[in-house]
Amino acid sequence: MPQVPLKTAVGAISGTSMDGIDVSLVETDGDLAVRPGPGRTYPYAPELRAELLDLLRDPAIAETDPLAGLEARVSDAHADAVLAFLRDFAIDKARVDVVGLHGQTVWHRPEKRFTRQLGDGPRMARRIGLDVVNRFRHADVAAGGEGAPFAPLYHRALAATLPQPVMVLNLGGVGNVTYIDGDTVIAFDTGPASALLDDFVLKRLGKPFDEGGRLAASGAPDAAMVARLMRHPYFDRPAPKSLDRNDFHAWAEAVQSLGDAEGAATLAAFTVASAADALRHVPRAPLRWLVTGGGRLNATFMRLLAERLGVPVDPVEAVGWNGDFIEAQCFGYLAVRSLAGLPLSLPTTTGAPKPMRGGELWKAA
Ligand SMILES: Nc1ncnc2c1ncn2[C@@H]1O[C@H](COP(=O)(O)OP(=O)(O)OP(=O)(O)O)[C@@H](O)[C@H]1O
Ligand SMILES: CC(=O)N[C@H]1[C@@H]2OC[C@@H](O2)[C@@H](O)[C@@H]1O[C@H](C)C(=O)O
Repeated sequence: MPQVPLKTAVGAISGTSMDGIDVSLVETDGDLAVRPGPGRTYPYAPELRAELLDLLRDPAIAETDPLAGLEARVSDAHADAVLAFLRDFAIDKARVDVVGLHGQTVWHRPEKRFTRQLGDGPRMARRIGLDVVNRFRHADVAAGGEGAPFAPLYHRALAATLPQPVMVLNLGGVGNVTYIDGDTVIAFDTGPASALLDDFVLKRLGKPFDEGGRLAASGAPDAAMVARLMRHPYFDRPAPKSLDRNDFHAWAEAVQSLGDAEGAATLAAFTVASAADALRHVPRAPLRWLVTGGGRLNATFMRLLAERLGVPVDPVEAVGWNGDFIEAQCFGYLAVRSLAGLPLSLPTTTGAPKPMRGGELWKAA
């Protein structure tokens, strides 16, 4: 087979937990050949993070979009992170074909055909002197797709040589799955992942998250409450479907009536029940689940998932992937696909009416 030369891409994303900017490198032909490189997280300055979190508390602001000042600072933070990454790993700029700038999602309302990621492409391209692709989700949302999740095609490339069907579960702020069985790729957001538990633990203990899932492990879940939480209409909606970070907060308010350990255990059980519920939306039971995102470090999530699913459930490191940087690599990979005119999403991953191209290119000079 003729070898298509691999492109070198750098991806940058700040996820829904807004803790910092993940940057990683990937070499790829834009199809199934992917060679992930190193990655590093560059934390936001505390004031910038606080401002972003404030914005989320009043998300209607994001919809009206008077965000130019904040967007400039978020973009510069991404530019500085990419430059630091190149320095830290001694990567010659001349080797990098393109930078995929996902940026920071602040408001995602596909039903209004609206999604907003802070991340100014031209500003970043000028600042780092490299070509930048951004606005990955916009064409999909404009065409009536969910605009998320976008990692599935990258998951498919990573999983190409694994026994299938296999399920990749990302436990970030929100949970999302990719079911892969040859050319069948089905994806959707499953429900809450760490966002509910993070906010609960912050309120109760003043800590940013439940380290190792220890608080959740120390209590017993309120099974009746978990069953009630699972009656949310989102779970019966057919896939594909997507969520905003805070979509379950009001719904899960009853958890506030529980003690610290019991409340954390109940939220962990709810997260796991919602992830397992994904089985209703895929054609065959996966042989194995591979878990990525920060939630894979929550031992309570992992234990409950294995008990519930009855098939191997492993962190993605078990197959040699780096669960901290799959999303950053994904947007480097999608930048290469964007340049090649290949689709970034499929009807079975976002519900768009056809395979959708996307992304906008901003030249360095
Ligand atoms: N050691 C740990 N123990 C338990 N949970 C952890 C640990 N480290 C990280 N997490 C959880 O992972 C979350 C962050 O996950 P991740 O970085 O994958 O999210 P994100 O990329 O911001 O979100 P999304 O994928 O929704 O955009 C933290 O908020 C925390 O809840
Ligand atoms: C709109 C948006 O930024 N969504 C994120 C979020 O975080 C996890 C989940 O919700 C997923 O749908 C998505 O991110 C990953 C990178 C994705 O698009 O696959």
